[in-house]
Amino acid sequence: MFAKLKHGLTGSFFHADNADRPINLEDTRGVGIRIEALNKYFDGHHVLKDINLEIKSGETFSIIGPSGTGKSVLLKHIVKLESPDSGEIYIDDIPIFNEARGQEQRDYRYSMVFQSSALFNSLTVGENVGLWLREKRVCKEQRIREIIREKLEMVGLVGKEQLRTSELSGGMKKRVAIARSLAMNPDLILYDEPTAELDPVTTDELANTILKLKESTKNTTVIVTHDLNFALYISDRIAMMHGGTIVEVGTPREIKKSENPIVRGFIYTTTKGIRGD
Ligand SMILES: Nc1ncnc2c1ncn2[C@@H]1O[C@H](COP(=O)(O)OP(=O)(O)OP(=O)(O)O)[C@@H](O)[C@H]1O
Repeated sequence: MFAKLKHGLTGSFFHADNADRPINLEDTRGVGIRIEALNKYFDGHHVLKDINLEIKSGETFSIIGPSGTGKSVLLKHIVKLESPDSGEIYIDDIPIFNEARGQEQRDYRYSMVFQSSALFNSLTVGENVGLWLREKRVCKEQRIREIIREKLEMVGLVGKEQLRTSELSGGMKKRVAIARSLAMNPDLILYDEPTAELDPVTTDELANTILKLKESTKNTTVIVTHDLNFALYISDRIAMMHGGTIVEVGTPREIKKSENPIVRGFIYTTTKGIRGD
């Protein structure tokens, strides 16, 4: 059986059957995701329509599309916050919804960065980042402090450990949320609208932070965004969603050159430029 342990609001850990098994933070790897014929209805409204998609291990993969097309709902299925009416998701070829008895199961850690950052305001930056490690007693306190420092350094927040999260700007909060997700060295990291509410300069900084992180981690990254330029800049591949279906999948270059009228329309509306140019 897959069991799920919640880590605050940002992360979870699937494991085979033993919640007390020691966690080895050094064994990070990417995971492959295969989504097959996934369908989801809300009150008779067909939100995900026969979704088929493959995300390779170690990829930075973005799901783009206009508001209300089912991007977030799809992301939530990957971490089992929603379950489908039909279809399946395989992580490293193992079904996550209909677990086959006796099938070999591999542990993996995943972590989701929510649009709202979902930090605990009563805690300091350092306490937010170390939350999961302390909750799970993954390692000794001294090592936890080192990990907190390391992760804050990775997102450019050295020396901010003692600040209260209520004292931070939106961009800083997002980076703390990322550092908190990184604390568990996840095999899979998911971002739901990471650039929402960020100004263009902060968005650019965040894009560079995510790109830099990819140089030092092997994990698989899945991003849901309606920010086309952000997706084109940071992704290995992109899927475009429209009306609950995937209408195109390709590299940023392929997406930019796509002849699909829905993709062209999305690119046009998001890069219209200045009237009169
Ligand atoms: N728990 C829920 N109950 C009922 N309807 C839902 C639920 N979650 C999502 N929906 C509906 O599913 C559709 C897709 O929502 P989703 O949040 O995935 O869109 P999205 O593409 O991520 O857009 P946005 O960026 O605006 O969130 C919407 O019509 C939404 O109202």
